[in-house]
Amino acid sequence: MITQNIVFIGAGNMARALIAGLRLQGVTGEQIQVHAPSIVHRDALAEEFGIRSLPAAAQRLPTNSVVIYAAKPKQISSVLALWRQVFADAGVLFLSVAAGVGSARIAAELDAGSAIVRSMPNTPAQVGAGATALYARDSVNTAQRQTAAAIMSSVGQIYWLSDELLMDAVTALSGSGPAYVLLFLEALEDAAVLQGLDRPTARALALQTVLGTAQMAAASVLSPTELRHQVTSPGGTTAAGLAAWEEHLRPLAQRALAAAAERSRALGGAKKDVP
Ligand SMILES: NC(=O)C1=CN([C@@H]2O[C@H](COP(=O)(O)OP(=O)(O)OC[C@H]3O[C@@H](n4cnc5c(N)ncnc54)[C@H](O)[C@@H]3O)[C@@H](O)[C@H]2O)C=CC1
Ligand SMILES: O=C(O)[C@@H]1CCC=N1
Repeated sequence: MITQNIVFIGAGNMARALIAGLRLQGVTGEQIQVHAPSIVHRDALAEEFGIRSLPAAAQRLPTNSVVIYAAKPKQISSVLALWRQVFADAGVLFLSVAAGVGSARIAAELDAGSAIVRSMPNTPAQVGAGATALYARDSVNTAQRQTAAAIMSSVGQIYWLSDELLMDAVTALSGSGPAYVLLFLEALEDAAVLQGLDRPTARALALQTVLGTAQMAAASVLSPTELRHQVTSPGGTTAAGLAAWEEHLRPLAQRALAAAAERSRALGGAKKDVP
């Protein structure tokens, strides 16, 4: 059970997904505070989820509090300058979800001994089906590791990384991945409409196919390749469709993940806030 006080910096899409997931799992509204410069953003979340709206950077927080950084990567330096004092208490954990921003940079901008966990969650967290990779610096104690794990586990599956450099690949895969899957759904829907289906039916069938296949793969001991062969009769319809996919999909996936990982590395590079 999560008993800690959790403060979100940032009130956008990712904060919303995590707060929705946490509330769904029974974390109380009293335990969660959200801060963003925009009163409209923070009060919208406060109202939607029955959490507390925090108008300015906190100066002190109860020991064992967790501050989740969920504003944009480019704002992190100016935000850390305002919140720095809070992390003088080694009991307060800084949990970043910012793409690209390395934990060494965060440590350099907070006190050297600050407890910092870097993570990469994704938006399915809002329905408890997230995938989050986590990396803890040496300054993070066992209880704080467990807290970070409990928070992210409450909104989906977690995976600890021992090499932070892999976070760029994770960001390219599971952080950005929901958008790829949604684009795939859009493309399937559009193609099915061209084949004559009405749009609502095309959308429903595409969605249930992706959902059902993911559930089947998750429940099976067989690999995706083996499961794919079960669908593919020699000389049948699937083989005909797969031939078209095969030609482009693998090189495309490689290009997409390479581009996203490269962007992740670039996002982390800027030491100063970019307008
Ligand atoms: N959206 C996604 O799927 C994922 C996003 N992330 C990371 O989450 C973070 C937030 O991304 P989104 O929610 O998509 O962005 P967003 O644009 O939806 O939200 C950003 C929020 O930050 C707030 N903000 C702006 N300046 C601020 C400041 N100085 N102090 C505090 N809050 C401030 C804004 O009011 C807004 O609520 C980023 O670092 C991103 O890399 C990580 C994983 C997935
Ligand atoms: O697009 C982005 O930069 C963020 C990080 C991963 C998903 N969304």
